[in-house]
Amino acid sequence: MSSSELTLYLDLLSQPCRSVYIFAKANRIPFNYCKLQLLKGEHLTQEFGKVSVLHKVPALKDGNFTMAESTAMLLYLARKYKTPNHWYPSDLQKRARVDEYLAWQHTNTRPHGSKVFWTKCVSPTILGKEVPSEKMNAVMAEFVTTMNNFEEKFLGNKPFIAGDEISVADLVAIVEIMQVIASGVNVFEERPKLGSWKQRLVEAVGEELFLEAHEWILSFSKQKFDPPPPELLQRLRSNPLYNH
Ligand SMILES: N[C@@H](CCC(=O)N[C@@H](CS)C(=O)NCC(=O)O)C(=O)O
Repeated sequence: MSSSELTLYLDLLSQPCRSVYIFAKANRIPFNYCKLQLLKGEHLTQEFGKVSVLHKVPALKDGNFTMAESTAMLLYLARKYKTPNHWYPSDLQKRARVDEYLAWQHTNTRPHGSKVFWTKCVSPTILGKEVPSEKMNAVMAEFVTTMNNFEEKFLGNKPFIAGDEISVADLVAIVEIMQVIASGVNVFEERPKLGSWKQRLVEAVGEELFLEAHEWILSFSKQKFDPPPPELLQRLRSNPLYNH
Protein backbone atom coordinates (compact mmCIF):
# COMPACT_ATOMS: atom_id res chain seq x y z
CA MET A 1 0.00 0.00 0.00
CA SER A 2 1.13 3.56 -0.73
CA SER A 3 0.78 6.28 1.88
CA SER A 4 -1.92 8.08 -0.11
CA GLU A 5 -4.83 9.62 1.81
CA LEU A 6 -7.20 8.17 -0.75
CA THR A 7 -8.46 4.62 -0.26
CA LEU A 8 -10.67 2.79 -2.74
CA TYR A 9 -12.55 -0.30 -1.58
CA LEU A 10 -13.09 -2.44 -4.62
CA ASP A 11 -13.87 -5.88 -5.95
CA LEU A 12 -13.19 -5.96 -9.69
CA LEU A 13 -16.00 -8.47 -10.04
CA SER A 14 -18.21 -5.38 -9.78
CA GLN A 15 -18.88 -3.16 -12.78
CA PRO A 16 -18.89 0.19 -10.90
CA CYS A 17 -15.66 -0.81 -9.13
CA ARG A 18 -13.99 -1.35 -12.49
CA SER A 19 -14.97 2.08 -13.81
CA VAL A 20 -13.49 3.77 -10.73
CA TYR A 21 -10.37 1.57 -10.85
CA ILE A 22 -9.72 2.20 -14.55
CA PHE A 23 -10.31 5.93 -14.13
CA ALA A 24 -7.94 6.22 -11.15
CA LYS A 25 -5.24 4.13 -12.83
CA ALA A 26 -5.55 5.76 -16.25
CA ASN A 27 -5.11 9.14 -14.57
CA ARG A 28 -2.28 7.97 -12.28
CA ILE A 29 -4.23 8.98 -9.19
CA PRO A 30 -2.42 7.50 -6.17
CA PHE A 31 -4.67 5.41 -3.92
CA ASN A 32 -4.58 2.66 -1.33
CA TYR A 33 -6.24 -0.33 -2.91
CA CYS A 34 -8.40 -2.17 -0.41
CA LYS A 35 -9.58 -5.37 -2.09
CA LEU A 36 -12.85 -6.77 -0.76
CA GLN A 37 -14.21 -10.09 -1.95
CA LEU A 38 -17.95 -9.75 -2.31
CA LEU A 39 -18.47 -13.48 -2.75
CA LYS A 40 -16.84 -14.09 0.62
CA GLY A 41 -19.10 -11.47 2.22
CA GLU A 42 -16.14 -9.24 3.11
CA HIS A 43 -18.29 -6.14 2.52
CA LEU A 44 -20.69 -7.17 5.27
CA THR A 45 -18.29 -6.64 8.19
CA GLN A 46 -18.87 -3.98 10.86
CA GLU A 47 -15.49 -2.51 9.98
CA PHE A 48 -16.49 -1.89 6.35
CA GLY A 49 -19.83 -0.55 7.60
CA LYS A 50 -17.87 2.37 9.06
CA VAL A 51 -16.73 3.27 5.54
CA SER A 52 -20.01 2.45 3.81
CA VAL A 53 -23.24 2.05 5.76
CA LEU A 54 -24.70 0.68 2.52
CA HIS A 55 -22.15 -2.18 2.61
CA LYS A 56 -21.61 -1.81 -1.13
CA VAL A 57 -18.56 -1.36 -3.31
CA PRO A 58 -17.06 0.78 -4.65
CA ALA A 59 -16.49 2.88 -1.56
CA LEU A 60 -14.10 5.80 -1.29
CA LYS A 61 -12.31 7.24 1.74
CA ASP A 62 -10.33 10.43 1.43
CA GLY A 63 -8.92 11.37 4.82
CA ASN A 64 -12.04 11.49 7.03
CA PHE A 65 -14.38 11.85 4.09
CA THR A 66 -16.21 8.78 2.82
CA MET A 67 -18.58 8.34 -0.09
CA ALA A 68 -20.53 5.73 -2.07
CA GLU A 69 -21.82 5.69 -5.68
CA SER A 70 -19.36 5.20 -8.50
CA THR A 71 -20.64 7.92 -10.81
CA ALA A 72 -20.36 10.53 -8.04
CA MET A 73 -16.90 9.15 -7.19
CA LEU A 74 -15.72 9.53 -10.78
CA LEU A 75 -16.72 13.19 -10.74
CA TYR A 76 -15.16 13.70 -7.30
CA LEU A 77 -11.87 12.26 -8.55
CA ALA A 78 -12.02 14.21 -11.83
CA ARG A 79 -12.52 17.47 -9.91
CA LYS A 80 -10.09 16.78 -7.10
CA TYR A 81 -7.25 15.63 -9.35
CA LYS A 82 -8.09 18.02 -12.21
CA THR A 83 -7.91 15.19 -14.73
CA PRO A 84 -7.76 16.07 -18.46
CA ASN A 85 -10.84 18.00 -19.50
CA HIS A 86 -12.21 15.33 -21.86
CA TRP A 87 -13.12 13.03 -18.94
CA TYR A 88 -15.78 15.47 -17.75
CA PRO A 89 -15.75 18.27 -20.33
CA SER A 90 -16.18 21.88 -19.28
CA ASP A 91 -18.03 22.59 -22.55
CA LEU A 92 -21.69 22.95 -21.52
CA GLN A 93 -23.20 20.66 -24.13
CA LYS A 94 -20.49 18.00 -24.06
CA ARG A 95 -20.86 17.84 -20.29
CA ALA A 96 -24.62 17.58 -20.74
CA ARG A 97 -24.06 14.52 -22.96
CA VAL A 98 -22.03 12.90 -20.18
CA ASP A 99 -24.65 13.78 -17.55
CA GLU A 100 -27.40 12.53 -19.83
CA TYR A 101 -25.81 9.11 -20.15
CA LEU A 102 -24.98 8.89 -16.44
CA ALA A 103 -28.63 9.61 -15.64
CA TRP A 104 -30.00 7.14 -18.21
CA GLN A 105 -27.76 4.21 -17.40
CA HIS A 106 -29.07 3.88 -13.81
CA THR A 107 -32.39 2.55 -15.11
CA ASN A 108 -31.14 0.98 -18.35
CA THR A 109 -27.63 -0.41 -18.97
CA ARG A 110 -26.98 -0.96 -15.28
CA PRO A 111 -30.06 -3.03 -14.32
CA HIS A 112 -30.51 -4.76 -17.67
CA GLY A 113 -26.86 -5.78 -17.96
CA SER A 114 -26.79 -6.88 -14.32
CA LYS A 115 -29.87 -9.02 -14.85
CA VAL A 116 -28.10 -10.91 -17.64
CA PHE A 117 -25.15 -11.57 -15.33
CA TRP A 118 -27.47 -12.59 -12.51
CA THR A 119 -29.57 -15.01 -14.58
CA LYS A 120 -26.67 -16.57 -16.48
CA CYS A 121 -23.99 -16.54 -13.76
CA VAL A 122 -24.94 -15.61 -10.18
CA SER A 123 -28.14 -17.59 -9.94
CA PRO A 124 -26.90 -20.93 -11.34
CA THR A 125 -23.28 -20.73 -10.13
CA ILE A 126 -23.54 -19.12 -6.70
CA LEU A 127 -27.11 -19.91 -5.69
CA GLY A 128 -27.53 -23.22 -7.52
CA LYS A 129 -30.77 -22.00 -9.06
CA GLU A 130 -31.24 -22.27 -12.83
CA VAL A 131 -33.36 -19.55 -14.39
CA PRO A 132 -36.35 -20.66 -16.50
CA SER A 133 -35.81 -20.05 -20.21
CA GLU A 134 -38.83 -17.70 -20.57
CA LYS A 135 -37.34 -15.49 -17.86
CA MET A 136 -33.92 -15.65 -19.51
CA ASN A 137 -35.40 -14.67 -22.88
CA ALA A 138 -37.21 -11.70 -21.32
CA VAL A 139 -33.98 -10.54 -19.65
CA MET A 140 -32.08 -10.84 -22.95
CA ALA A 141 -34.78 -8.93 -24.83
CA GLU A 142 -34.54 -6.03 -22.36
CA PHE A 143 -30.78 -5.98 -22.77
CA VAL A 144 -31.00 -5.99 -26.58
CA THR A 145 -33.39 -3.00 -26.46
CA THR A 146 -30.98 -1.22 -24.13
CA MET A 147 -28.07 -1.78 -26.53
CA ASN A 148 -30.17 -0.61 -29.49
CA ASN A 149 -30.97 2.58 -27.60
CA PHE A 150 -27.37 2.98 -26.52
CA GLU A 151 -26.10 2.75 -30.09
CA GLU A 152 -28.79 4.90 -31.62
CA LYS A 153 -29.28 7.59 -29.00
CA PHE A 154 -26.02 7.83 -27.06
CA LEU A 155 -23.30 6.74 -29.47
CA GLY A 156 -24.82 7.77 -32.79
CA ASN A 157 -22.02 8.30 -35.27
CA LYS A 158 -19.64 9.83 -32.74
CA PRO A 159 -16.38 8.18 -31.66
CA PHE A 160 -17.42 8.50 -28.00
CA ILE A 161 -20.56 9.45 -26.05
CA ALA A 162 -19.54 13.10 -25.57
CA GLY A 163 -17.97 13.50 -29.02
CA ASP A 164 -14.42 12.96 -30.20
CA GLU A 165 -12.86 12.04 -26.88
CA ILE A 166 -13.41 9.54 -24.12
CA SER A 167 -15.31 10.65 -21.01
CA VAL A 168 -16.41 9.02 -17.76
CA ALA A 169 -19.69 8.11 -19.49
CA ASP A 170 -17.88 5.71 -21.83
CA LEU A 171 -16.18 4.00 -18.89
CA VAL A 172 -19.48 3.64 -17.03
CA ALA A 173 -21.01 2.09 -20.15
CA ILE A 174 -18.26 -0.36 -21.08
CA VAL A 175 -17.93 -1.96 -17.63
CA GLU A 176 -21.62 -2.92 -17.69
CA ILE A 177 -21.36 -4.31 -21.22
CA MET A 178 -18.28 -6.35 -20.26
CA GLN A 179 -20.31 -7.97 -17.46
CA VAL A 180 -22.63 -9.30 -20.15
CA ILE A 181 -19.66 -10.46 -22.22
CA ALA A 182 -18.48 -12.33 -19.12
CA SER A 183 -21.90 -13.98 -18.99
CA GLY A 184 -21.13 -15.60 -22.36
CA VAL A 185 -23.14 -13.24 -24.58
CA ASN A 186 -21.18 -11.86 -27.53
CA VAL A 187 -22.60 -8.35 -27.39
CA PHE A 188 -20.30 -7.05 -30.13
CA GLU A 189 -21.26 -9.67 -32.68
CA GLU A 190 -23.44 -7.98 -35.29
CA ARG A 191 -22.83 -4.62 -33.63
CA PRO A 192 -19.77 -3.29 -35.50
CA LYS A 193 -20.36 0.28 -34.34
CA LEU A 194 -20.31 -0.85 -30.71
CA GLY A 195 -17.24 -2.99 -31.35
CA SER A 196 -15.32 -0.06 -32.89
CA TRP A 197 -16.28 2.15 -29.94
CA LYS A 198 -14.97 -0.49 -27.53
CA GLN A 199 -11.72 -0.69 -29.48
CA ARG A 200 -11.26 3.09 -29.34
CA LEU A 201 -12.00 3.03 -25.63
CA VAL A 202 -9.47 0.25 -24.98
CA GLU A 203 -6.83 2.24 -26.87
CA ALA A 204 -7.70 5.40 -24.93
CA VAL A 205 -7.22 3.79 -21.49
CA GLY A 206 -4.54 1.33 -22.57
CA GLU A 207 -5.09 -2.34 -23.36
CA GLU A 208 -3.03 -3.59 -20.43
CA LEU A 209 -5.09 -1.68 -17.89
CA PHE A 210 -8.37 -2.63 -19.55
CA LEU A 211 -7.49 -6.32 -19.54
CA GLU A 212 -6.13 -6.22 -16.01
CA ALA A 213 -9.37 -4.66 -14.76
CA HIS A 214 -11.47 -7.27 -16.55
CA GLU A 215 -9.33 -10.36 -16.01
CA TRP A 216 -11.28 -11.61 -12.99
CA ILE A 217 -14.77 -11.10 -14.38
CA LEU A 218 -13.85 -12.60 -17.75
CA SER A 219 -12.69 -15.77 -16.00
CA PHE A 220 -15.87 -16.01 -13.89
CA SER A 221 -17.34 -18.95 -15.80
CA LYS A 222 -14.14 -20.98 -15.22
CA GLN A 223 -14.03 -20.39 -11.46
CA LYS A 224 -15.11 -22.73 -8.68
CA PHE A 225 -16.83 -20.96 -5.80
CA ASP A 226 -17.31 -21.94 -2.17
CA PRO A 227 -20.90 -21.74 -0.95
CA PRO A 228 -21.65 -18.14 0.12
CA PRO A 229 -21.53 -17.42 3.88
CA PRO A 230 -25.06 -17.37 5.46
CA GLU A 231 -25.29 -13.58 5.78
CA LEU A 232 -24.40 -13.13 2.12
CA LEU A 233 -26.78 -15.89 1.05
CA GLN A 234 -29.61 -14.14 2.88
CA ARG A 235 -28.71 -10.84 1.20
CA LEU A 236 -28.59 -12.44 -2.25
CA ARG A 237 -31.93 -14.13 -1.67
CA SER A 238 -33.51 -10.83 -0.70
CA ASN A 239 -32.44 -9.40 -4.08
CA PRO A 240 -35.58 -8.89 -6.22
CA LEU A 241 -33.78 -10.80 -9.00
CA TYR A 242 -33.79 -13.95 -6.87
CA ASN A 243 -37.54 -14.51 -7.12
CA HIS A 244 -37.81 -15.57 -10.69
N1 LIG B 1 -25.05 2.48 -7.73
C1 LIG B 1 -23.91 1.92 -7.03
C2 LIG B 1 -24.01 0.43 -7.09
C3 LIG B 1 -23.12 -0.25 -6.07
C4 LIG B 1 -23.41 -1.75 -6.04
O1 LIG B 1 -24.55 -2.18 -6.31
N2 LIG B 1 -22.39 -2.52 -5.74
C5 LIG B 1 -22.56 -3.95 -5.69
C6 LIG B 1 -21.51 -4.63 -6.54
S1 LIG B 1 -21.75 -4.24 -8.24
C7 LIG B 1 -22.36 -4.43 -4.25
O2 LIG B 1 -21.51 -3.94 -3.54
N3 LIG B 1 -23.14 -5.43 -3.86
C8 LIG B 1 -22.98 -6.09 -2.62
C9 LIG B 1 -24.24 -6.25 -1.86
O3 LIG B 1 -25.18 -5.46 -2.06
O4 LIG B 1 -24.28 -7.16 -1.03
C10 LIG B 1 -22.61 2.42 -7.67
O5 LIG B 1 -22.63 2.78 -8.84
O6 LIG B 1 -21.58 2.49 -6.98
